[in-house]
Amino acid sequence: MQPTDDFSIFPITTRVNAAGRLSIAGHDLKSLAETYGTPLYVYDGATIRHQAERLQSLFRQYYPGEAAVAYAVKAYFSHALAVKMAEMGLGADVVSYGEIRIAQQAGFPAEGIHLHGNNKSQPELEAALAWGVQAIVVDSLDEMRYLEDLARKNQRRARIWLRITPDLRVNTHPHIETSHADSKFGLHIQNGEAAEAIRFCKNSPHFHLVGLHTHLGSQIFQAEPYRKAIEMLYEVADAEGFVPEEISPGGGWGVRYTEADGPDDAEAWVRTVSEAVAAANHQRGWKLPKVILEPGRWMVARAGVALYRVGSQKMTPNGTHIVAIDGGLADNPRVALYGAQYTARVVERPSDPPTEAMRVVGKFCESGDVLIPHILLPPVQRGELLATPAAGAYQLSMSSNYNFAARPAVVWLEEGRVEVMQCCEQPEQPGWWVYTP
Ligand SMILES: Cc1ncc(COP(=O)(O)O)c(C=O)c1O
Ligand SMILES: N[C@@H](CCCC[NH3+])C(=O)O
Repeated sequence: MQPTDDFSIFPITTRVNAAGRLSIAGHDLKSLAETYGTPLYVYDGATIRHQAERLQSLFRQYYPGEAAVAYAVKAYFSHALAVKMAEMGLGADVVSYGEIRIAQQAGFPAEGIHLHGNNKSQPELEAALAWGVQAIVVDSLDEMRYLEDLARKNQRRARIWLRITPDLRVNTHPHIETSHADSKFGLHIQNGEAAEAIRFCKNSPHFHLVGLHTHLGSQIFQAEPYRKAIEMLYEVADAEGFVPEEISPGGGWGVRYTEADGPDDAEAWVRTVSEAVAAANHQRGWKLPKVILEPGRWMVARAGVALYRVGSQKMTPNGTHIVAIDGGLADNPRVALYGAQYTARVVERPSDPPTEAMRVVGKFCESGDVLIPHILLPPVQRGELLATPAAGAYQLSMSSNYNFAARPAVVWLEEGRVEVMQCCEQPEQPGWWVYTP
């Protein structure tokens, strides 16, 4: 039975308040759900700042050179969040025209922006060229030639990194592994593309080849593949006589979704990356490069909590107790996509003993719309609220309006203050939601 007083996967400001209900940053979650409707996503500002400061302080501890953190905005982005992330001194990893525009409008400095993507469009590349971003991250030989042509036509010298695929396996879900030999991402080492790209870019008058990048995958808890990948990047650079000024081993560090998940502190990640880069340069007598990490999930997952209201319940002939909530697949496709595991608490009675086995399902017209296949919770009634922690990454950003569901409202919580980051129009008539993009 899970301990009822363990809130370690919830935001750092989570408490049980005097009324016995869950609160975050001092805000009663039941009151928030009543004010803003459900499903409701809440983000705890203190948790995001804590994550950013943790990475920055680990770099100060372990890396003797310059280092920076760029938030991989695909994890969750909106104008309001972008402004806050820019204010925290973070850079941004963007992958589309929309993300470029939001980052630009929110005030991110161009020097902290990397444009990624395995098939960047002309408008995306030209926007990045015009903005003068830290790096356009070249993903293929084909794109390299296309970008060189665009840079020449636009009379710009593109500052570029090469995304190198080390053909390494990492231990995560196959759908979110990116560095294996069959990956659609990056310039592979094995087939000579990485070396060819370095040779070409070093000599192109339209490129300033600044650095090398790799991204191994997502929800990774082992630091050693990062060391191995960095060594491989240096081997290929060395063989081509290229001394990188910047090195980015991407993002990917994992987070805890349930109490059963191991610790997710980023110390092993930052220490291993720092040691590997320092050692590779020391061995060659090269000057230390700037190191840039690109965490997405790790920055925002723990800060986010999804609140749902319980509706119908039933017992199947197989004896499964089904509890349906008013969200699911449309706001969180991760369970259907990756078999992701979640947990939940009853907002009104988070400390009650979890005595009943149930399956928490969504309200959408798919049998795969299951949020939690098996969980022990206290008995719940129609109208009560479930809070799902670790909901801050890749849920809203991958959400849909399937069945014409509205996107949920999103609020940012500080002690004594609630800021609406995204609002959901109230139903025009019961049972109908209006979709507002
Ligand atoms: C190039 C790149 N950098 C960073 C990230 C962020 O990954 P994560 O959210 O796992 O930190 C991704 C997404 O997987 C990515 O493709
Ligand atoms: N969307 C994935 C992560 C992919 C990261 C982007 N390449 C998830 O929810 O776990």
